[in-house]
Amino acid sequence: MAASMKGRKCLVIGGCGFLGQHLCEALLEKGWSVQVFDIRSTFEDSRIKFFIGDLCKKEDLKPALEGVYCVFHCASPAPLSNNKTLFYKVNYEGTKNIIKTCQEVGVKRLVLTSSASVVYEGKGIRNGKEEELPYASKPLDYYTETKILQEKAVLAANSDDFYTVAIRPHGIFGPKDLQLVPIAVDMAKKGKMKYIIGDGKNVVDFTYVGNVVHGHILAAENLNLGSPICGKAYHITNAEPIFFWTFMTRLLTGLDYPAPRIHLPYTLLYILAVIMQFVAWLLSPFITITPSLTPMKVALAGTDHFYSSERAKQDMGYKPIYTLDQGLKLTIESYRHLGNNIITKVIKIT
Ligand SMILES: NC(=O)C1=CN([C@@H]2O[C@H](COP(=O)(O)OP(=O)(O)OC[C@H]3O[C@@H](n4cnc5c(N)ncnc54)[C@H](OP(=O)(O)O)[C@@H]3O)[C@@H](O)[C@H]2O)C=CC1
Ligand SMILES: CC(C)CCC[C@@H](C)[C@H]1CC[C@H]2C3=C(CC[C@]12C)[C@@]1(C)CCC(=O)C[C@@H]1CC3
Repeated sequence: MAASMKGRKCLVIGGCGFLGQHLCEALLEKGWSVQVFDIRSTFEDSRIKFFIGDLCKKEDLKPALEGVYCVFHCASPAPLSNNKTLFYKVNYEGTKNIIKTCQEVGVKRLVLTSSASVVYEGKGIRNGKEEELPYASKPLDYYTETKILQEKAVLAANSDDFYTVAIRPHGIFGPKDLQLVPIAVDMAKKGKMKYIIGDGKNVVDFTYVGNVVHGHILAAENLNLGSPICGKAYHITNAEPIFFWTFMTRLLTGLDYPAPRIHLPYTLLYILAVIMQFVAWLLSPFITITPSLTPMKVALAGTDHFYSSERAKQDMGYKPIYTLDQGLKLTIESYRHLGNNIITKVIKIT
């Protein structure tokens, strides 16, 4: 049964990031008392108490956790970077540090932002259900590898004295994101978004950030002793799977960039991406090369990957509160400054 959270103190670890900022705003609207812990400071808000520090360091975390009712852990290094050491340190060791420090300080609730990619290894997933999908046995990158370790650690820590849950969003988009839209726009500017990987008919989930936030808050409200959500993972999506390339086309054309049109064979691009990754690795002692196409990106752009959020509906009453259309509209409006519009350009020059 969901409890009223008015005045309850929560800590949002990673609260200065994309999801974190949206989560803080929604928690404040619901009457929570909000604290943020992050390695960087990106905004100011007099209603929030900020703690700047590294989640891997107990001495940094401890003061922020005092008297906290629920911790939201949504910090991670950037998913598309390929820094193995950093992913292991922050996502795995750092998360174990969060668990241990919560237990020491007496915090009873931990909501982890995991990812639906923990079950994805490049092969199609259609309407994937949590109970049917094992963790990826051959994760495509270190981000996924360490998100799996992180989720396992958090769910294993669930006990009668410490309640944990993992939210698995997929393809989050919305205002303030520094990833999906900015990367797609950057590629469009360089002429790299003319191409469609595969036949363009692969269906995926893109999830508006407001729905991901809603899933997190429901989880916190339901995270109590004996609740069915304790120790479990939940897919949180928009429940409106869409062709990957239709979604990209809507974003790009919404910002006045041309739609991708030229089809390239999936297998060829995947092999090329594997070769580029290998060459980058071989040369890494001498020079840092960051290929714009990685096997993970090619797989995400060319295969089906959509998930059922039925378990979240059953156990915590989740249903999306924003449609894909609403999410796209809000997102496109917020990125007008990145648009290809001639009028915008003229205004910028003058
Ligand atoms: N974006 C997506 O499509 C999806 C994201 N997720 C998950 O959602 C969560 C939030 O993602 P998103 O908001 O996009 O990510 P962001 O990078 O925008 O936010 C993460 C925040 O965590 C901070 N951080 C990183 N390392 C540390 C550290 N050692 N100590 C304290 N803070 C740290 C980051 O700082 P800095 O930027 O300086 O590193 C950043 O402010 C992540 O766990 C991610 O794995 C899951 C599914 C999809
Ligand atoms: C190859 C290009 C056409 C790809 C351009 C768009 C991509 C930048 C994004 C499309 C799907 C996104 C995605 C993620 C990052 C950005 C994309 C690859 C995640 C890997 C972010 C972290 C996760 O947990 C899963 C996401 C899946 C979708």
